Amino acid sequence: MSLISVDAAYRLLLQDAAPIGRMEDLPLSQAAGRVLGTDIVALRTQPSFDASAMDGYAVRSADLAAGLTPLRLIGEAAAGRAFDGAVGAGETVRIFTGAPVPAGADAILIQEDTTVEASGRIMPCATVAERQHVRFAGVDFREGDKLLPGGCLLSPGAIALAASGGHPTLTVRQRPRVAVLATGDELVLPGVAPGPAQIVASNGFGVAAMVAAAGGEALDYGIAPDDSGAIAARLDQALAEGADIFVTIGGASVGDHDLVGAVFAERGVALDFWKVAMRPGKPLMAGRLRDMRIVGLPGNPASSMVAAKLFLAPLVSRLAGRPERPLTRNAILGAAVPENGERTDFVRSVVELADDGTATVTPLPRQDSSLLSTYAHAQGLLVRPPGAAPAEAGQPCQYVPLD
Ligand SMILES: Nc1nc2c(c(=O)[nH]1)N[C@H]1C(S)=C(S)[C@@H](COP(=O)(O)OP(=O)(O)OC[C@H]3O[C@@H](n4cnc5c(N)ncnc54)[C@H](O)[C@@H]3O)O[C@H]1N2
Ligand code: MOO
Repeated sequence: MSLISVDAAYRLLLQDAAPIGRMEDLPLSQAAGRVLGTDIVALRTQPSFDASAMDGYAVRSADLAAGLTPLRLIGEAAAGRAFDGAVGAGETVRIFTGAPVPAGADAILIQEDTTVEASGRIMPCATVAERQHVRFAGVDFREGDKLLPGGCLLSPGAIALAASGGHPTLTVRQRPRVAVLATGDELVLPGVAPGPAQIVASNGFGVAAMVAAAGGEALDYGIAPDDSGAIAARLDQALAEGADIFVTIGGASVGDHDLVGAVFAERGVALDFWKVAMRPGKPLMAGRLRDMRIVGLPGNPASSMVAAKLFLAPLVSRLAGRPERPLTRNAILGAAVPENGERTDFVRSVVELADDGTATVTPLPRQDSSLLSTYAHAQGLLVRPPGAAPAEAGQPCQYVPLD
């Protein structure tokens, strides 16, 4: 297969990626970051009574307008404890923030504008407009109002609003289930001492974290040796478990021990593409087997992370039903960059944001595709299109923000 362009590969991967339809009910405490399954309406009115917005005295504004004379204190209202009577002419009720405004009163005089006489009467030092410092019933929302639309991402604010609307649980979309399998005889888990010629497996952990950040549930399939039977067995397991996406790491290139493509072919995976005109991440492959999506990431650590960020994360996000966000942003170059070759270059870079929001993107010095230290310290990927001319510091550019 010849190299496919980044844009064409992206379109192929996402063209028919629709949100998965499975729903689940979750308590509010577990619903943050999930996608709401259905519209929700308020099950109650907020506030459900006229409430004081300040600590002070519930008064009749007309009393004060007629002249500042002492008021007779007839009781107290606090949050959670109403005053049962009514405020008559020349009377007042001590009131605290959040307490129901007693009948007869139409405003709150803040306590800073009063003095308490030795007799216990309250002397107003200022007038107050009708309705001042009163939060009227329903000012936030009323029973039956639509609070949140189905499909929205449940932000902390949305969770609080749902709680206030009287919802202890929410129906959310299930997260896409993403099986992540590292491949390679050379790999051992972090914490295990590698033998001679062995290395510590890192990519699977980074990719799983990226899946989670994109709204998916990563299933840890561990490490398979460079053995066709072992890789095929994990593919079968993913199918049997109903994974939405089966992700492999490594073995995607052309070496004698790069077996992933052969296993996919043998199992009948229909490949949408293999090898994208990008650097790093060229040997990326994608396809499908029945209802399951297949993504084969390259093994080089930075290649794995960049390919996952550009392709796997948007796919997971789409299947999760998350609102779409553009992948790239506009910026200016922080340093001169040379002419680019035939593949789109995604250059791990430092991103500085000015107070006015302008981003300046400066490539980090070392870009070898094995370097995780560069990836982990980058805040963005400068995008250099195929054949781009040399560019100077200060010229416009585009970048992909990293998390
Ligand atoms: N003759 C050619 N050789 C290579 C080509 C090519 O076009 N022709 N492409 C190169 C490019 S580009 C990449 S990227 C790599 C990717 O190849 P693979 O996907 O087959 O990756 P592996 O060979 O399995 O591993 C590459 C490298 O990464 C390490 N690795 C693998 N998995 C992990 C992991 N889970 N955690 C950490 N490190 C991992 C592995 O040990 C190797 O060092 O191929 C080039 N070769
Ligand atoms: O494209 Mo490879 O991903 O440069 O290392």
